[in-house]
Order: sequence, then C-alpha cells, then structure tokens
Amino acid sequence: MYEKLTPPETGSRITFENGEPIVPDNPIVPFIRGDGTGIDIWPAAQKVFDAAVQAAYGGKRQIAWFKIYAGDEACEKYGTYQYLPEDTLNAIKEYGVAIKGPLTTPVGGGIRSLNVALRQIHDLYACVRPCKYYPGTPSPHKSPEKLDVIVYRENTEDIYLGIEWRQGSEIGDRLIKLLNTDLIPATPEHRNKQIPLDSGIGIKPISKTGSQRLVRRAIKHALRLPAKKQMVTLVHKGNIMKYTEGAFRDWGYELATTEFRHECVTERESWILGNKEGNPNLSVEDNARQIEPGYDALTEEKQAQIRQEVETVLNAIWDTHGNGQWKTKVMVNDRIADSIFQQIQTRPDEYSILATMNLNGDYLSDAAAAIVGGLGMGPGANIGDSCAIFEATHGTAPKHAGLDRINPGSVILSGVMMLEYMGWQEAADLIKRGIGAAISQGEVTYDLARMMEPPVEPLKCSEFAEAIIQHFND
Ligand SMILES: NC(=O)C1=CN([C@@H]2O[C@H](COP(=O)(O)OP(=O)(O)OC[C@H]3O[C@@H](n4cnc5c(N)ncnc54)[C@H](OP(=O)(O)O)[C@@H]3O)[C@@H](O)[C@H]2O)C=CC1
Ligand SMILES: O=C(O)CCC(=O)C(=O)O
Ligand SMILES: [Mg+2]
Repeated sequence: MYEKLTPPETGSRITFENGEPIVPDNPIVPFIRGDGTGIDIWPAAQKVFDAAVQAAYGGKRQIAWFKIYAGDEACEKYGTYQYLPEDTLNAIKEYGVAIKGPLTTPVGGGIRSLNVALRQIHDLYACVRPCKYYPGTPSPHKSPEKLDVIVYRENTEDIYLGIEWRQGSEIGDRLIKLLNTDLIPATPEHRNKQIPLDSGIGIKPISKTGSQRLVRRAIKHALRLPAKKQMVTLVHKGNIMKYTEGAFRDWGYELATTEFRHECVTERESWILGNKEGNPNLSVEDNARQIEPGYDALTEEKQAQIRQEVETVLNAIWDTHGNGQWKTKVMVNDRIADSIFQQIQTRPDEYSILATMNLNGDYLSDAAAAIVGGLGMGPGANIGDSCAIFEATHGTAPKHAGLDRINPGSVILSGVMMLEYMGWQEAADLIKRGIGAAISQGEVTYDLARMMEPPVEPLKCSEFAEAIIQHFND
C-alpha cells in the first residue's frame, strides 16, 4: 500500500464513529517533522509526549509513532518536487490522527501551501486555536490572564482555496474582460465599476455549508465550556464583503436559531428579552427604540422591520428564553473583524469562542497568541469528521532553524490538544503542569526569556522540553 513507508509493527488504528475518535491503547500516530525549526521542535516535543504517556499510564498506553514525510524531507526521500507524496496522504487517511511541524510556503510563485493542502485534502474544516495564558508567561499585554479564547477558523475555503490568476495571464485577462464587459454592467449595484486591466485576480468563495459546519462545531464546543464561557462570536467583515463575510454571519445566526434554538440566544434577542424583563409594560415600539440606536431617524419601513423583529422574538422564545432563562444559553453575537482585534486587547474577558472565516482566523490567531506570550505558545488543531491533524499556529521561523533555541511550547501544546482529543487527559494534564511550572520558575526559551522582568538566561529548545518533563509532578 505504501511506496516508501513501513508502518510500525505494533500498534493499531484510531477509528471514528459519528465524528468522534475511538482510540486503542497503542494507537499508531503518523507525524511530519516539518521544515525549518521543525528539526529542533519535533524531537523535543516527541520526548515530552512519550514521557507524559509513560508517566501517566506506566506502559499500559503508548503511542506508536509513524514517521511520514512532507516538505523538504519528502523531496529528499521521494525525489525533486515530491513535497506531498501520496504515501503521506494515505497514511493520514488510514490512521486518522496525525501531528506535524511547520512546512515552508514560498511567497509569490512556487508551490502552494502544503499545510493548506493537507487541510483541504482531508477536509479538516475546523482549525481550532486556543489562546490561553499560562501564569508567569511574560507578555507585552498588561493583563494577559484575561484572555482565554479559542479561534475556530473555517479551514477549507475563502481565498485559501487558492483560486487566483496572475496579472497578465491568459485566463486572468479573459476573466477581467468578461467581468468588465458582461457581468459587472449586468449587475446594477456595480454600476460603472471596472477592474484595472493589470490586476491579478483571486476568488473568495464562502459557502453556506462550509460556514454552518464550522459554526456548528463552535457551538458544540461552547456547550462543553463552563457557563460563563458559553459564547460564540461570529467574526466577519460583512459591512464591506456583504455576500461572503456578511453571509457567513447570517448563516451563523440562522444555524444558531434553528438547529440550536433551545441552546442559544443571540445578542439582539437577549436585549429584547432583557428590555421586557426590566419593564413588562414596555411597548414593542419602545423596545425597538432601545435595541436600535437612531431608531427615530430611520425610514418608516426600517422602523417597521425592527418592530417586527421585536414581536417575532417575543412571540417565538419568550416562553423558553424569557424571565432570565436566556442567561443559561450559549450567547451568539457578532463583531466586525477589525474591531475584534482591538476588542481582544481592550475587553479580552468578554470573549470566548471566535468563529471566523479562513483569512480572518489566520490573522486573529497570531494576534491572540501574541497577547498570551507569543507564537511559541500558540497551539492548534485541524479537525474534520474522520480525521485530525495537530499543528502549531506558527511557521518554520527559518532564521532560528537548527540552532536548538526555538520554543517548542506550541507544538507541545498542540500535542496536549491531541492527547485530550484522544481522551488521554492524564497525560495532557502532566504536560500542562510541567509547562506551567517551568515557566513560573523562569526556565524558558529565548522568546519568553527576553520578555521576563528581570530577564533570565534562556534555555535551549531541548532543555525546555527536559524542564517540562522534570516539572510534571510539581
Ligand atoms: N502551519 C504552518 O506550517 C505554517 C507555515 N508557515 C510558513 O512558515 C514560513 C515562515 O513564516 P514566517 O512569516 O517567518 O512566520 P513564522 O511563524 O515561521 O515566524 C515568525 C516569527 O515568529 C516567532 N516564532 C515563530 N515560531 C516560534 C516559536 N516556536 N517560538 C518562538 N517564536 C516563534 C519568531 O519571532 P522572533 O524571531 O522575533 O523571535 C519568528 O521569527 C513561511 O514559509 C510560511 O508560509 C507560516 C505559518 C504557518
Ligand atoms: O501554509 C502556510 O504557509 C501559512 C498558513 C498559515 O499561516 C496558517 O495556517 O496559520
Ligand atoms: Mg498563520
């Protein structure tokens, strides 16, 4: 079945039932070392995973690691330009749960992202990136402990689908001409707009199916969180991109108020219900006035719409959500993308799960990781219904490659997510305790060491991993 791979002789497959993994005691887990700093991070992280599993289960459970290849290593093994061999794709499909280091993507020309390809090929539609503070971690932010969010990023569409044409290419030129002469003039709202002839062109598809399956997973996750963290914020730039980003918001609300009607309340619904609870005699019109700033300046038609919204909400959910019942539901709200970047800094404790489209989630997950200590502390997972690949938020950080200095924390924390996903909570907890204790004692790599007050002598990448293991039981 494999051209150049030999799976471990002992160990068995993780299988899936209704989207959930069924994990044997000796699962075979494929791993990709990664390019650049992958060479430093992976061995350090693997050592921590094995030590934690051994310490937690005393040999009763064990991961059978299966080395597979992508990026530079794959080209060495399989030949020039063989960046993502069939063997690798087949192994991930067969064994279901994999973990990887970062892979290089050139800017401008060259190959398209292997990381994105892995997500699309295996339909790993939810990129889950928790950003949580470990006590003692130095941060550029004054109160980093207030941020505890999970970026839930749609992972298979948006401009990441990679459908674009270079400026001057034959098809790009044809497309621009078709748009300029036919499709744009036929769309009254675009009037006299024209695309400059020397443009590159990219396509941004956002589907209802893709948006709703992401939001569905985000809401299900919110339902597992403690009551005060049961919130899902739909992040979008729907004021500008109305039919892609705006539609993502609308489809998110639609899902929340149909499939999860009993479990969810939207922010606007909560205002309507709260207004009525505060004043049971409040008229529909006054309620509408309170939820819509500038109500009196609106057209009669728009005012009627808002009154209708108030009436519909009160008729539909007063019995199930009124009299404060809504406070026990998952709160679903939305924020415009630019504003959420400042909100996570100015009001970090008001957010929990941030459901985003692909590009916004890419930006937002790096920014949120920076608040809690930087990319060295940013884990992630790409999750589908029958497969999952765990990987850090950051890339290959090439200038640090091979120096044994980079922070392996993000891949180690991605492994913690993997262990939790597998249901091996005891091993995951040991690693979290080890990381927390190492950091609070100032045993950290250069990235955290340089921010500490007073600065501390940095540990190497491999030494940090060793320190985590030493602190498992602190
Ligand atoms: N999923 C993936 O595999 C991803 C791959 N990439 C690819 O990685 C390559 C390099 O991208 P680049 O833009 O440099 O972004 P990177 O995320 O690789 O690195 C940018 C900077 O972030 C900091 N950083 C990154 N990783 C760590 C870590 N483990 N510990 C501490 N600090 C860290 C470093 O900052 P400093 O030097 O200031 O300490 C580093 O110089 C590109 O080819 C890109 O396409 C990018 C993102 C994700
Ligand atoms: O694949 C890449 O090179 C970059 C992807 C990325 O930045 C991300 O997924 O966060
Ligand atoms: Mg990124």
